[in-house]
Amino acid sequence: MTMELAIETRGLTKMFEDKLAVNALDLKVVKGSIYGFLGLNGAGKTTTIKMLLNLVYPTSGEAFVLGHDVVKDSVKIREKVGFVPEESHLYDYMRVSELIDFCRAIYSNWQVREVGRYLDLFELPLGKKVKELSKGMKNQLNLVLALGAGPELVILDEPTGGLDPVKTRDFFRVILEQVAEIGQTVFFSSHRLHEVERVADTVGIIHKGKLVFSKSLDDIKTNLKKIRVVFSEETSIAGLEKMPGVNMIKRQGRGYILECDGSVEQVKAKLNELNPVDIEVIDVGLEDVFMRYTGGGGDG
Ligand SMILES: Nc1ncnc2c1ncn2[C@@H]1O[C@H](COP(=O)(O)OP(=O)(O)OP(=O)(O)O)[C@@H](O)[C@H]1O
Repeated sequence: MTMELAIETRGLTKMFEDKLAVNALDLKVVKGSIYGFLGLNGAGKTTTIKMLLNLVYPTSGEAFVLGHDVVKDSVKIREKVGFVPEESHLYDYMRVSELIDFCRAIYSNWQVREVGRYLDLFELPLGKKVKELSKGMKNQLNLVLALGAGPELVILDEPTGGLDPVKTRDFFRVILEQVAEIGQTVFFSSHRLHEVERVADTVGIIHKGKLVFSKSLDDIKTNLKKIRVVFSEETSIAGLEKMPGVNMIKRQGRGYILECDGSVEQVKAKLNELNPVDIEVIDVGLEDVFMRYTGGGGDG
């Protein structure tokens, strides 16, 4: 395992009876990154996260979190990782303030000042019992507790499901502040593309249990482009699909759309030799990438 990786999986696989939920996943999450793990409903996000936390046992393959084997060293991982689950598992009968005191007593590295700041920002009612909180409030409390322990890595499973847009913004502000201050790694699953585009620096897409895409957002912005080309008459661009960096060519009217990964200028120069009437380079957003790799579905 390379030291710079916070998470690494090799051929990680989970079968639930005859259902292949995660299929030979090779994931690499660099330390200090904010990694958005995207996928449609049922793609395998939660199962992957549960395997990283040893809540689900892999069928085959291996996984390391902060250099520790997820099966053999799960106790060490728990000490260093903050987890915000999709569904709250907090002690319902406790008051918010009691739960915070309880966690403060357990964790030696409890971040008193930060926790105070987050509680103020989220305006969580300290005197209320956990069971009296709304779903969004429970999400926020989960985040405060996860970050309060001062973890090296924070794993969040669809963390903003119950949050309104203002709270979602606050939620990620808190995470980004922490990352900027102490260089934490954040790994979060989501199907909200705009949220991921705004917050993450690296994106992975899981589809039917397979990791089908993983790149930095900078790389996407710089290298992934579409070229739309129009000709005045029927023109063949056969051979261009073999050019390095050309991912896909689609016909469109009297022209074509070419999807490129890098080498846009070279492809454009080749097309210009064919005297097009119009040629245009179009930026590719995360939504385009997501649609392409998941077959056009998604609720982001
Ligand atoms: N305990 C289980 N027993 C059987 N099948 C399961 C179990 N947990 C998950 N699955 C199946 O594994 C697949 C992956 O589920 P998973 O919960 O990992 O997806 P997900 O990407 O987190 O989805 P969502 O976005 O809807 O939360 C699904 O087909 C699901 O039905």
